[in-house]
Amino acid sequence: MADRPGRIGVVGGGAWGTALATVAARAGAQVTLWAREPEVVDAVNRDHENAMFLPGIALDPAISATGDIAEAASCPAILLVSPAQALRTVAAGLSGALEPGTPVVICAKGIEQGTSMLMSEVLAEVLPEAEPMVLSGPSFADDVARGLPTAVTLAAGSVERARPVAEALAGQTFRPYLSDDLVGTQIGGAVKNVLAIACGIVDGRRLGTSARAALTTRAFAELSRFGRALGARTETLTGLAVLGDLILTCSSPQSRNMSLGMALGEGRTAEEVLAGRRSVSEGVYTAAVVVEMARERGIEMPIAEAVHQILSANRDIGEAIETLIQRPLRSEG
Ligand SMILES: NC(=O)C1=CN([C@@H]2O[C@H](COP(=O)(O)OP(=O)(O)OC[C@H]3O[C@@H](n4cnc5c(N)ncnc54)[C@H](O)[C@@H]3O)[C@@H](O)[C@H]2O)C=CC1
Ligand SMILES: O=C(CO)COP(=O)(O)O
Repeated sequence: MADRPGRIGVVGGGAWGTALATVAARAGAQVTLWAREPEVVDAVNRDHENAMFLPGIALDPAISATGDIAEAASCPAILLVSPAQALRTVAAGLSGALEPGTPVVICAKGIEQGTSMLMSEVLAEVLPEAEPMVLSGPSFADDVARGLPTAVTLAAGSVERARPVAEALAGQTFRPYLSDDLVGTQIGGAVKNVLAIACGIVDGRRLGTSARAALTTRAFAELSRFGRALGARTETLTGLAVLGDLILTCSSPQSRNMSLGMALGEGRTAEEVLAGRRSVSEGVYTAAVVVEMARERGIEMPIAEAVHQILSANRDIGEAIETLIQRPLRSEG
């Protein structure tokens, strides 16, 4: 079995990359954090804080930031934490700089627009020399960085190959579970962002907690149909990376996707809300591609369809809700 890596490269200096850098440093690794913004590099090295994306968290001095992606690429394990739609470009920056077989852990949650590829498929195309892994599950960056207890799934082609990377991240408040279901582990994180926008709409319109529970449950039914069609295993669907992340993201305004939905439910437009945000709300970019993939495969996903139409065609929210409730009666499942 490979040794647990003592140095970790984190590629992406947003909230999640910074939080994961903290996790790795707490577990005893030396961390090289690559950030796109020179202000982030300076602030992490000088003030030990990423005031732009994760303000108010004191960073471990074992984390050093760089604007040179090759420095991060020289580490024996890499966490890839860009937004999903930028993953192809960011991963290409590592090309030629990795030792063959280096674990590259995808931490972004989304599906690529234009190609309908999962992030592991994008990685295989751009960085075939990497050993692809996926880290996903219910985990807000702020909670994780503050050291609040969190459990996630770490998936790889084999559980034994995932284990040393899990050991390099595990600590008193961060517990990775191992999986070899790379596909299933990615589906939850990508699709729950779309469904969380719908849950936010329910809250924004003050439709009540009964409505939110009903919507979350039916969202899980459609997420499970989508997952099964793409080959996700049942234990993954009911685990942290799918059900767990759906529950978290559909229940807290701390989620950027849910809070976007809340704003829509209160009558604001997506353009207005997104114009005031630096942080990424992945569901906006994944909605259309999920709906397209579902239509191609004949998978019924009425909630994702409604979110897509609200975002892309300004569909009236009241009418979308009425249509969802008045669909022909059917069995659950
Ligand atoms: N924040 C969180 O609690 C969690 C986030 N994630 C996922 O991690 C990924 C990154 O999200 P955050 O770190 O939260 O980002 P963020 O919202 O804090 O910041 C945006 C990040 O995107 C980068 N960025 C923006 N446009 C870019 C481009 N064109 N090319 C390269 N980089 C670009 C910025 O440099 C910055 O690092 C997303 O896929 C998100 O779903 C996963 C779990 C938790
Ligand atoms: O993925 C997340 C929690 O697991 C973060 O969710 P948001 O991107 O909606 O904030």
